Amino acid sequence: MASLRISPIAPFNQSKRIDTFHRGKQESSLFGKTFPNKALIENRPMLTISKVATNPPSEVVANQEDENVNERHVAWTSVRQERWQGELQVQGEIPQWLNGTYLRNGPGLWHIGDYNFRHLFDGYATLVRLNFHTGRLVMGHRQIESDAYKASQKNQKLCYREFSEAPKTDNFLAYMGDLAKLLSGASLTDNANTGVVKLGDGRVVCLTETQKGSIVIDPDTLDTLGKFEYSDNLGGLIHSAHPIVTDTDFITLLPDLINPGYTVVRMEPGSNERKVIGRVNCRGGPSPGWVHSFPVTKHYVVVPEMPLRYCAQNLLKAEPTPLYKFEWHPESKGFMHIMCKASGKIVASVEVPLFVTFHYINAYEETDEDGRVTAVIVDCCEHNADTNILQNLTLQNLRTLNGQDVLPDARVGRFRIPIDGSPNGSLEAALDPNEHGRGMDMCSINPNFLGKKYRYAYACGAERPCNFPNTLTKIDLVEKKAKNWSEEGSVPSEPFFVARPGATEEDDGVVISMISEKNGDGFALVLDGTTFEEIARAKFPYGLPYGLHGAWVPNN
Ligand SMILES: CC(=O)/C=C/C=C(C)/C=C/C1=C(C)CCCC1(C)C
Ligand SMILES: CC(/C=C/C=O)=C\C=C\C=O
Ligand SMILES: [Fe+2]
Repeated sequence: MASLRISPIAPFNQSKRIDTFHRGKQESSLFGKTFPNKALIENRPMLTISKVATNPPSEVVANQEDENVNERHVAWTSVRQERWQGELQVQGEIPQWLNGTYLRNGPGLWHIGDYNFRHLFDGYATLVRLNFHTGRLVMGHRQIESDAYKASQKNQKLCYREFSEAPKTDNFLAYMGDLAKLLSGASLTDNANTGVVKLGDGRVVCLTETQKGSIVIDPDTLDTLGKFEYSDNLGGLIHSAHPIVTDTDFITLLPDLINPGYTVVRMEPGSNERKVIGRVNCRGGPSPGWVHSFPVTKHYVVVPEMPLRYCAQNLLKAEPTPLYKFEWHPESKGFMHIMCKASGKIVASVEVPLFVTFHYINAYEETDEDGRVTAVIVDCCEHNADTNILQNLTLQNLRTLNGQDVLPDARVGRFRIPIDGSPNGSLEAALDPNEHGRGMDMCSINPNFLGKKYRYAYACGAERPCNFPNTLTKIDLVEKKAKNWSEEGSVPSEPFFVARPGATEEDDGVVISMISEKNGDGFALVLDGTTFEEIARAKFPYGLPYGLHGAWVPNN
């Protein structure tokens, strides 16, 4: 069975949960008894962040004491310390061909002293790396040193506007100053907590929805190297959190909140300059739809216009509104626009049924017998046009509704967008959502099938009852079947597919995920891409918080 590899770090024991945040500890008290941890890579004295004076409004956020910290799932508990690195003991067999680093980004620190953040998306970015090399596995994690994170640690208070959080203003004059800072973008966060991409030129960039939150990191040390400065004059403050990145391309969307629409831009490897491909004007609503992500096909960029739209007034507010910086405008309808990558021309713009989607899975062109494109097929994780999913992701809900069946239903939504001038597109479930427990988000595919007709998607689904997706699922879009992996009480992060070099089958490869367990532990998991059976796991020294999106950086 398992080929056990001996780790050079001291063995780790089950420990008492401590929710203080330590920076750069030389010795670790995380493992029950204190022992010298040779794998800790920084030699600074322990620094526990002290309490801050400002308390959050009690109606919005429960104080740490109000929630049962000991019963809180490690997935929704701040990372214990700023960094750690060491080799893990592997159970099972990591394929010898798997050589490279899986990087995963996510919002892993949700408090400043006693001040608790509200929403999953507010947390300061925690990067985790899994370096696979000839069957061995080294894990490391480290906080990204954004200006927002550094300022919060130095001043012991929130200094920038996060997803749902805004610094408190003392008086009217200060409020006017804040308004000016907001309009210039100075007060917006650069907390790059959403995703990480490897550009065609090798640079590794962590991203969020603010353009200033594009931060270059070193995938080996997890050092923050500096801001990724866009050298063009395109302006704007926000962009899609998920650009389309390949070895030759970087395409993203810049929403225009003044004249509702989107600029579609491209950046070449080695360059920091984005060039305009084209522009889409919105067809409905007072502002553009939220574009957390978008898909492409071989020839086209798909620009979704979701009825969940950015809201300029909400951006200016200090206190959160039910949908944060967004508003649901069903009367404004939903649309899909198809732009030619080469010319920037819009080849189709159709009304579609209402939808709520963070993540697009893939898209491809449907052709007739003469090879002419008749339609574009777009697959996504679709939340049944229900915006409740955003409130579901408050930390209070995630922490206190653990095990309750409150996860709203979701599905693989398949849009068909005709490009013959027809005014409407369709949206249907690509398979029976019961195949994956009616939970669906955090998807990946074999990247060699990006923009092409494909068969398999990997995502998180649900084993009910649950308040958050708690399975890994492999979706077969041809057979309309799913294979599911789950462990009672565990929260897995996005399944990430890595293709075997030389593979000819779409699902020939492995799927990597990181699991946060209900007992506070955690491990890296490797599943076979074809059978979806476990082939290896490696226990972490302590459980890590939930993380969002990843990237693969092959070893040199
Ligand atoms: C983690 C995730 O999925 C989404 C994160 C979104 C963020 C951090 C959005 C941030 C924003 C601001 C701080 C102000 C401007 C609007 C908006 C882009 C929503
Ligand atoms: C965690 C999440 C979105 C993350 C964005 O990057 C969505 C979860 C949805 C649950 O079904
Ligand atoms: Fe995302």
